Amino acid sequence: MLRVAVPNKGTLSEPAAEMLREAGYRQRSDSRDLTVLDPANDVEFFFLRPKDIAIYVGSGELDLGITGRDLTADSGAPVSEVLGLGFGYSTFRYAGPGAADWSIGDLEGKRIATAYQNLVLADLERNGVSAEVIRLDGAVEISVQLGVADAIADVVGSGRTLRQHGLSPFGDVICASEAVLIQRAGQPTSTAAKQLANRLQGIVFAQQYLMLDYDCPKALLDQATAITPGLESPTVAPLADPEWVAVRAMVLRTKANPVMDALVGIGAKAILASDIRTCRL
Ligand SMILES: Nc1ncnc2c1ncn2[C@@H]1O[C@H](COP(=O)(O)OP(=O)(O)OP(=O)(O)O)[C@@H](O)[C@H]1O
Ligand SMILES: O=P(O)(O)OC[C@H]1O[C@H](OP(=O)(O)OP(=O)(O)O)[C@H](O)[C@@H]1O
Ligand SMILES: [Mg+2]
Repeated sequence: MLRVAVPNKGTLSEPAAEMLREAGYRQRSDSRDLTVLDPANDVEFFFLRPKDIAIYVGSGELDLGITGRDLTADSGAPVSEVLGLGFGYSTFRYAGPGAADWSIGDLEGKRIATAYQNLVLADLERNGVSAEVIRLDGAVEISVQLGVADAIADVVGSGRTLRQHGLSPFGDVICASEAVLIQRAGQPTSTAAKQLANRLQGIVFAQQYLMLDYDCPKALLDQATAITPGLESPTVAPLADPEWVAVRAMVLRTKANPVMDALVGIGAKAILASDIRTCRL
């Protein structure tokens, strides 16, 4: 049976469970449950603290895990990424009070509060800076105000929490993170693990694309195909009117509107964009 770790709380918990549900796996109905058995798929899910997941997977106790790239890096556990999951995007970076026009060198001799001690120690060493790292569990942004630190290193999503506490980011991003599927480093991926990864990959792809359907004068099909080449090539179907065809092609979600504008520009009609829930490419 495949054993898979899923975040039990925090930012990644709900989207991870939602993605697994969409991929056809059974998930917990009570947020206090720590395990869920999915006999139909021969998988057991373990709901663990996101920070601990790389440790369980790195030790070989669990086959796969969903957690943040930043947490994985901080853990130092021997794991590798199977797949980026397209949610939980954040950056891990330094921030200081006020305008914080600091450089990394200005951290010399300072106190830096963080919940990601190993990431920070490694970054300071890379930059040849000697500073004191104050290890906190969360709500790190308040630590400067409360006088236990001079600067922080923390997860930044929208940047709202930093702004609320009068902090500004500085220096290069220490880690650009997203939720990732991980396995033990160097371990060959089992057939069961590949199947779970393929199902999740299908959802990640599906979220990046839209399906476009439109009607197009037959005489303009070459131009339309150039605008929507699809993945292999667009599906073209006859319409009752012999002068027109129906075209169907996947387009990148980020390009959908300019593509639709271009189709209008050549005379396509009834252009519809719809979500794709999952796929195998
Ligand atoms: N605001 C955010 N936007 C995007 N990703 C985030 C955000 N906050 C945290 N993350 C990501 O989520 C993961 C950590 O999750 P989170 O902070 O929710 O867990 P936790 O701190 O262990 O739990 P909790 O905050 O409930 O104590 C990291 O990978 C981090 O990059
Ligand atoms: O840039 P923002 O969108 O404001 O998000 C960033 C904040 O979100 C996370 O906090 P979380 O809610 O997990 O609380 P924690 O600090 O207690 O972990 C993270 O640790 C930051 O504090
Ligand atoms: Mg947190």
